[in-house]
Amino acid sequence: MTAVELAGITKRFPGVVANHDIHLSVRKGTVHALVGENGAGKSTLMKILYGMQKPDEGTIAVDGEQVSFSSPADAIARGIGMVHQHFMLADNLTVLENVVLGSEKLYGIGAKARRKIKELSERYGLGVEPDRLVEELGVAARQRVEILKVLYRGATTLILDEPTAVLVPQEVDALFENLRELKAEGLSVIFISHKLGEVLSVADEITVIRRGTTVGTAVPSETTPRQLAEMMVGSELPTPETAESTVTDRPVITVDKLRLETVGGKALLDDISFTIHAGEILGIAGVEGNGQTELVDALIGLKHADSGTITLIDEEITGWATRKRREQGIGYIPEDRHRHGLLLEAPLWENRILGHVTEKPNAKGVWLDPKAAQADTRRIVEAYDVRTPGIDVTAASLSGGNQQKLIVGREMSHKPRFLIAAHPTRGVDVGAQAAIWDHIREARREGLAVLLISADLDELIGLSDTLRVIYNGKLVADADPATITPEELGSAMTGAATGHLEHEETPETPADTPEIRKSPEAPEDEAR
Ligand SMILES: Nc1ncnc2c1ncn2[C@@H]1O[C@H](COP(=O)(O)OP(=O)(O)OP(=O)(O)O)[C@@H](O)[C@H]1O
Repeated sequence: MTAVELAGITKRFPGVVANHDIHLSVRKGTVHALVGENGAGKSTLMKILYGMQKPDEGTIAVDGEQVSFSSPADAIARGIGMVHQHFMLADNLTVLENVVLGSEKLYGIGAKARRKIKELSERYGLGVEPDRLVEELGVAARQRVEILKVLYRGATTLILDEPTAVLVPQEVDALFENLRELKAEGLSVIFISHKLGEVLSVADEITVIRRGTTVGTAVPSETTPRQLAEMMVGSELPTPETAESTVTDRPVITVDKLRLETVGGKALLDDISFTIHAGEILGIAGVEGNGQTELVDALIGLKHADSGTITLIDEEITGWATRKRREQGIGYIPEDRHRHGLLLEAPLWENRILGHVTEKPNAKGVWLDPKAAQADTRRIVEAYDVRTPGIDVTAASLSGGNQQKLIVGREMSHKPRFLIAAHPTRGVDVGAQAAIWDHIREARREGLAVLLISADLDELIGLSDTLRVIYNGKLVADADPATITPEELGSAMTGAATGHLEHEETPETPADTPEIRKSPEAPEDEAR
């Protein structure tokens, strides 16, 4: 039985055909993965299925019946639900309030609603407690609330947009367990992801989209991540070279006993000390919400430390404003590209200037030099393979991964001495990820110091020279990236281990755990 059938879907935007004659058939009771390069057209297709955008051509059928959606409300009424990458829950409300918000008509706002939530939570093993405040919940729990919210509205097909990007390995396993429960009850899941190992472990079928059109479906049992990546890209992938250590003994950034508090005096960061040398990447591992955001804010000057110092080479910069820090060679790839990285409604070339107004090539003396900035934007678009019809389109019109490539390109272009990289490859496809890693490694060879924050533990282990674990605002553990495994690191991130983490040899990996590559430098038959 087919749950959802999209046939001949075409969607055009000015200068771009985002979807061209796409076919997608999702069977009931299955997880169907959608993979493809950045800008391939995955989100556009899902927005069409969820009623957020109208196709120019093509048909949608749900349970064998042709439908036409003018809004998400129409899609929800036909059992289509979407869990977005950016969660949309109100922090200061309870789980119950969040779930019923906007759907009060279904089961009211009282006992009946609570019963329904409990019932759904139990049936699908979601562990959702109706009376908890959302702000008390971690990322994985919030995601389960989002899933429950969609189920509460009667969804039978769930669209999950890169749901594992923010999860640690153990949480990914738990999510996949939930997806299996959903399948067992006859529900269908459409799963978008760039993590091909995970896709192969959880999907029943995979549809590959390349440059706006479907190039085929793959069956996980007969496909390797590398083959999948090659289907996405349409050519063979290069095997990345192995990098040698480039760590020097020249300190670039030194943080000493940094402390940051809330207005009420609660520590958000406590006793944070580290040094990053020229040519060194320091990776910070942690479950989201343990102080990473505050650490980045303190380093770039968006928040000021309550005590402790930050020194850039030999100058104390603790009190400096963000602009001065940037001018003096601190690059910044922000965690939230929409809030801090881009002006979504401005053209790409103005985004090229953002945060670097007084620097070359954007400025000549005290004046802006738009021509030079535009020329340099073209160069970045080329060098970082930003898929766009031109540099005059708005940043909002780029796909998520291409927005990220633009930000990375901009920050790297200023040849920073110290780069703060928060999730530098979040949302980018495997090919672009490898390219960004190469750019970062190349700069490291030339003496760049990097603070790397990433939820992708393979990336963290593969790129870092030194690893620290942040937990409850403190650096509680350190590990050697040459030996530690993602599982060991993931476990320390939950506060289960402190001090120096030793790698323990295990005889064999159980066959049913997702394959996780040790390092981006050793992909053998895996592409990520
Ligand atoms: N509102 C829009 N206006 C103009 N162009 C758009 C708009 N939305 C998407 N596009 C373009 O359509 C193409 C497909 O984008 P889409 O977001 O669907 O890709 P994606 O496969 O989801 O990529 P990613 O993996 O980076 O999220 C891209 O070239 C993008 O620039």
